[in-house]
Amino acid sequence: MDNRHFIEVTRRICGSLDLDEALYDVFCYLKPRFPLDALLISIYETAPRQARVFAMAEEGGGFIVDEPIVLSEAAWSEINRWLEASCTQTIPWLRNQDHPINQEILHIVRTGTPSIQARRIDEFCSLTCALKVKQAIIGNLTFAAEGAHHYDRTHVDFIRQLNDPFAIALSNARRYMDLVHDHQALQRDARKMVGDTMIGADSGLLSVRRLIEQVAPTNSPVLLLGETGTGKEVVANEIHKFSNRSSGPMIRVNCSAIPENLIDSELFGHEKGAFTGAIGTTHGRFERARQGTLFLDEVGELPLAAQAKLLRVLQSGEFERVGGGCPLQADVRIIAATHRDLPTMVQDGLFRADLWYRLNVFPIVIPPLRSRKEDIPTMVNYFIHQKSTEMNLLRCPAPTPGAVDALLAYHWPGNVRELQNLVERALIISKGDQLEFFDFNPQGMALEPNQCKDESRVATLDEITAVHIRWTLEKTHGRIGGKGGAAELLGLNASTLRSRMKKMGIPYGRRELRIN
Ligand SMILES: Nc1ncnc2c1ncn2[C@@H]1O[C@H](COP(=O)(O)OP(=O)(O)OP(=O)(O)O)[C@@H](O)[C@H]1O
Repeated sequence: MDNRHFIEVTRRICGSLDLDEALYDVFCYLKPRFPLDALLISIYETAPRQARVFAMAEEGGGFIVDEPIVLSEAAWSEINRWLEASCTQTIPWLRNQDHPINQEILHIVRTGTPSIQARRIDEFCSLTCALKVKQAIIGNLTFAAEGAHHYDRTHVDFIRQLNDPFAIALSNARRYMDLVHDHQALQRDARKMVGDTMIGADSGLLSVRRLIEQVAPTNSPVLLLGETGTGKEVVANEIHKFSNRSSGPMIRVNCSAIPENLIDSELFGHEKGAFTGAIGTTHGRFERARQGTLFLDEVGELPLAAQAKLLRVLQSGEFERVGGGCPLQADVRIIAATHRDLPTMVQDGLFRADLWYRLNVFPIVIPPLRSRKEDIPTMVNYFIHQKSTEMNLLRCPAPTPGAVDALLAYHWPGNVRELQNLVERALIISKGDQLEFFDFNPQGMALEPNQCKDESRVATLDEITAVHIRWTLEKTHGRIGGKGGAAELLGLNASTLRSRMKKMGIPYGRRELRIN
């Protein structure tokens, strides 16, 4: 085997962090040049004592197997001898089809779990080399071929050379898998914080819950409609949780918070050198949401150019990284959300009609809190517990008698988020005593649902929102960000508020702000 083969095998094994993919790539290259029916990466574990096949490649493809094979005492004493010797030297282990360990493996394959039996391995010979990083054995690479006496000195020399690229590939792949697991655990925690529990599922949100149950197991796109703070993200989490993709990631994109010139790169990723500053290849949200759900929050804020690209992905199921020519499969379920009136935006030419049809396959309207006030008492209790835990309070204070009744009279323009913020403020002020909600602004009630001068017309949600934003800005003397700024009072992040103001034509700065 000459140097060319070593270079090509190295390139392939380091070509992907998904070990099954990289291993299969190597298998395809070696198969015509080498006696090979299976390529395996395994680990001999000492506690409990077992051989664990981590990944393998064969004619049908590459697989992450991760299955233990329990070997006999006799096999283990041989394995231990070989492992000890391998610590100081690289000694490829050539075993023929009649070697007792291979016979034992064959017996396990024939009598083991259905997934092991499915491998249908026949009499085989094998060549195994320990993979070492700084003298520590991190796994083994094995070539296996059906029949006997396939491997000779040339193959032994070749497998010995492969230690470095395979050891690096294995250690990177394991770290990568650890990161993926950590990331999934963090996402589960984050989901809990955003609201793993949907309060009102049996009362005010009962109809929403029924729709979630119907749509979750399908792969169809879902469009969540509702005012700001009604719980669109909570509903998106519920759909993901009950979908077949729940073990995959749930990636959220706030379409209003990404600067227009970065949207392509954020959604689709970019190749190294695609533009100034692109120092490495970056995976976009579509790639990161692979086998999971992509939640396009505030989809109504997407600029028209980005809408066209999103539509193309939804139609073709493929996308390309910025600066890359190779199409990638979009393996995601789309959930989009907006508080905007999309049909009106379509009429005004601000939202593409074809994209609207694609997204509007299964719309779910989340009612505002003022029309499901029966949920308020349970929500108040839930938020008291949630926030007390977050704030490390020793005990959860209870509301004063009648305090919750006052909340029922309010019409909650900021919906559940406003209620959540109110509870948090009350907890800070109460310092552990009984809770009073004197801090919510009864003047807010002066905002009547219909703000139209023309009584015969119903005000749009955007008009109402614009009035409420202006009113809040007046109170903060035009201050948007920071403590006590309009963004905090409205329960939004400052960049989201600025972008909404821009879209609604509400001027920044202190001079021009007036309530309509
Ligand atoms: N039914 C609910 N049960 C428990 N918590 C909820 C519920 N609805 C909303 N919340 C909480 O209220 C806050 C706002 O909810 P969420 O972010 O889902 O609203 P949204 O409709 O997506 O808002 P926006 O349009 O501003 O993005 C979150 O902290 C969420 O956990």
